[in-house]
Amino acid sequence: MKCGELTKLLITARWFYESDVVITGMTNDSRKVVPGDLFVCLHGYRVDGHQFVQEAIEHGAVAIVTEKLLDITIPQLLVNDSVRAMAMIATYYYDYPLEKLSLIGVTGTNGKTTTTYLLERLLEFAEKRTGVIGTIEMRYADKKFPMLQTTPHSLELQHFFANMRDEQIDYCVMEVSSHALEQGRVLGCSFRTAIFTNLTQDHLDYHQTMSRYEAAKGLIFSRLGNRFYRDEQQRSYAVLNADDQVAKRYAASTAVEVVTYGIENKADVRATNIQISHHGSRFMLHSFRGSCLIELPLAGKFNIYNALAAITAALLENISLETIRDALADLCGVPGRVEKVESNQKFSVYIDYAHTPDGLQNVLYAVREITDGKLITVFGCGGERDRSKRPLMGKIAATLSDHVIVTSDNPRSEDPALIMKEIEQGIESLQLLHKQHQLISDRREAIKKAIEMAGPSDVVLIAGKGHETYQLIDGVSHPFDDRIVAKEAIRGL
Ligand SMILES: CC(=O)N[C@H]1[C@@H](OP(=O)(O)OP(=O)(O)OC[C@H]2O[C@@H](n3ccc(=O)[nH]c3=O)[C@H](O)[C@@H]2O)O[C@H](CO)[C@@H](O)[C@@H]1O[C@H](C)C(=O)N[C@@H](C)C(=O)N[C@H](CCC(=O)O)C(=O)O
Ligand SMILES: Nc1ncnc2c1ncn2[C@@H]1O[C@H](COP(=O)(O)OP(=O)(O)OP(=O)(O)O)[C@@H](O)[C@H]1O
Ligand SMILES: N[C@H](CCC[C@H](N)C(=O)O)C(=O)O
Ligand SMILES: [Mg+2]
Repeated sequence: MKCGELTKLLITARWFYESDVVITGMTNDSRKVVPGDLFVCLHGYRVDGHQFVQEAIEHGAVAIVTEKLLDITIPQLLVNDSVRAMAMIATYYYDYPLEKLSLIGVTGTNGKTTTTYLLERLLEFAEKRTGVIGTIEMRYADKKFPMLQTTPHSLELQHFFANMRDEQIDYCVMEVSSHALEQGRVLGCSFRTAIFTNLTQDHLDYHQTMSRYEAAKGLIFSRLGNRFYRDEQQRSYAVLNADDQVAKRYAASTAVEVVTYGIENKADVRATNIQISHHGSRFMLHSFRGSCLIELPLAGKFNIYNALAAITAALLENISLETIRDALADLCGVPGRVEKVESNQKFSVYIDYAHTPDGLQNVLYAVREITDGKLITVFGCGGERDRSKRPLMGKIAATLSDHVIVTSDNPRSEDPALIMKEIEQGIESLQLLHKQHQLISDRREAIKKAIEMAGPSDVVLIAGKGHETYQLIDGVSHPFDDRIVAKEAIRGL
């Protein structure tokens, strides 16, 4: 791409020291610049990207996108808004990948990763080549790449979409975080369908209030296309959870057709006659394409909601009820979500990624149904994340478990002892005289203790880290996998 091409793309932008230099890559991180790159300066929360221009030039940047005129001698494109400019340039640079790839976005506090896995399964079963971008990884066509963020920035996204398009992938199913929506990471992402799972407390460190958090997530629906199309393939849909009160407001904000799913309230896609067992659930599915019996081998009522969300999006892609039924029947679980750890022990051990009050409550209800014995819960709360959820999670864990061991979960730059104290405040507010809890900062020790305490038919739930394979302490990532540590503890009995 030549510098001059961008003048046609961005009407309000102006080149300074324009030349016909060729741009062979682009990045917004000076540490990743390679010769030939266009460096885009973004204002961050911690630092201003404009201050890394010299470093970018030293690494070989050949042009800069900036919001202020810089004292440099290489071409610079002066723009009003570098976040928007970056999304537009990236889309142009990668040659509009979404023209050939259908994008389905999933937002909500809990259930995004699970819903993307379920929808991937349904689409693949219907022989649609499907890629996924989310918390665990980015994957398509047997390739897998670990992710640093649930939803990356526009530049990386367009690059991923281009790779998927080049491999003839039909659909990309993507988790869309509230941070991403607010920071403009998904500008340029034209969603075929946007799915809402639920909204409960999380990320108040970042959004400050629930109404701002709700508004951030709502952007995905209010930005869906405003034009009506003759061709069904070009239409967009908002798939909303009818049992979440926020859905009505999201419905009011979108111009596209709203399709609802749910259990309690009237919905376009609904589960009735629900029977929940140890291994999963069975329910009657009623939809705008007919009804059928579904066997879902995933524990917990919340997973019926995730399944309904995925089923609704699949039905909108004209996937038949029979295909959906067969695809779900022999589904494997999602890594780190109510994942069973088996090492020939006489009690059950589950790993789960619950890291919000609602997530923890839901998974505790689900595992409670699995046991007649004691329920021992090990969990912590992340550092540099919503502090106000800590006592709430403490309260929920203590109410719904027989014994709680509070431990560390990615303390980051915070003191783990103080995080545990904040969780403990919630436990102590209950004044449960007949129950005890412990604080064990070392997660390995905490897991070992829980496993030593468990008797036959008891359940140990290790929550918060799910699939994660690290513990983040003071900027250092230490290898740590709850599944491995739990197995080691079982073997040591
Ligand atoms: C709060 C938040 O979202 N922060 C994100 C944000 O960071 P920031 O604004 O602080 O960026 P910054 O460090 O100030 O840097 C500003 C600019 O300077 C550039 N820079 C910076 C340093 C340098 O040496 N050179 C350089 O060029 C950066 O690349 C950036 O373009 O922009 C960075 C670059 O895109 C992200 O890495 C960073 O995510 C941090 C790591 C993070 O923890 N984010 C979490 C909260 C997050 O986004 N989570 C959601 C999931 C939530 C959910 O699951 O519900 C997610 O989508 O992952
Ligand atoms: N629909 C749901 N409602 C409430 N809780 C849920 C739901 N689905 C999953 N959970 C709980 O939340 C945890 C995280 O699930 P999942 O990873 O699917 O959510 P997510 O929205 O992708 O989370 P993240 O914000 O970290 O990306 C699960 O391990 C489970 O305990
Ligand atoms: N996407 C979530 C993940 C939290 C996982 C938990 N293990 C933690 O580190 O707090 C977040 O960024 O808040
Ligand atoms: Mg996720």
